[in-house]
Amino acid sequence: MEIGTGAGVAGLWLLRGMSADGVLTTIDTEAEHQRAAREAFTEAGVRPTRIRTITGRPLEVLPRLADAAYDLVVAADDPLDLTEHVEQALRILRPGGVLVVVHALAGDRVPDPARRDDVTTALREVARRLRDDERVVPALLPSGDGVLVAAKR
Ligand SMILES: C[S@@+](CC[C@H](N)C(=O)[O-])C[C@H]1O[C@@H](n2cnc3c(N)ncnc32)[C@H](O)[C@@H]1O
Repeated sequence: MEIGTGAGVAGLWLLRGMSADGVLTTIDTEAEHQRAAREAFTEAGVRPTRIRTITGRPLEVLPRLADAAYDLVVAADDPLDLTEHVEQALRILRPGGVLVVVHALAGDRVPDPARRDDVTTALREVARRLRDDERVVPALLPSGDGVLVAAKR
């Protein structure tokens, strides 16, 4: 499950790392972005049955998805919406499944207490909550712009 399809760049990487029959479900608010992503998936030769694109707001889409049915949730959407999406992500992940939050350090702003803009504060809060959440084993990887991962127990 990917939240924030964009033009499908990360989707292609995810599909490459999945088993041949693995299905990528990807949500975005922008139909135009998903059209571009579908083109990219087709050009890359990905079978249409491996992709499920859903246009809509994750807070309307995620509650309709089954409990404990997903191996991986990658959150690549607006950080200001993240806190609410994390709860749903933890619900739909199976035990052992992993939540991934990309750009988790916001260009090194997150560890800098002097930075208090909305995006930085939202990312800091998500990291704090996951650190203290008994349902997951979290880790912050200092790779690229920071990758926050949380494995569901
Ligand atoms: C940086 S792009 C994602 C790129 C993609 N995951 C990749 O790495 O190739 C962010 C996408 O999230 C979408 N987005 C932003 N806020 C969103 C939200 N609240 N719910 C769903 N999608 C959102 C935007 O329309 C945009 O397509």
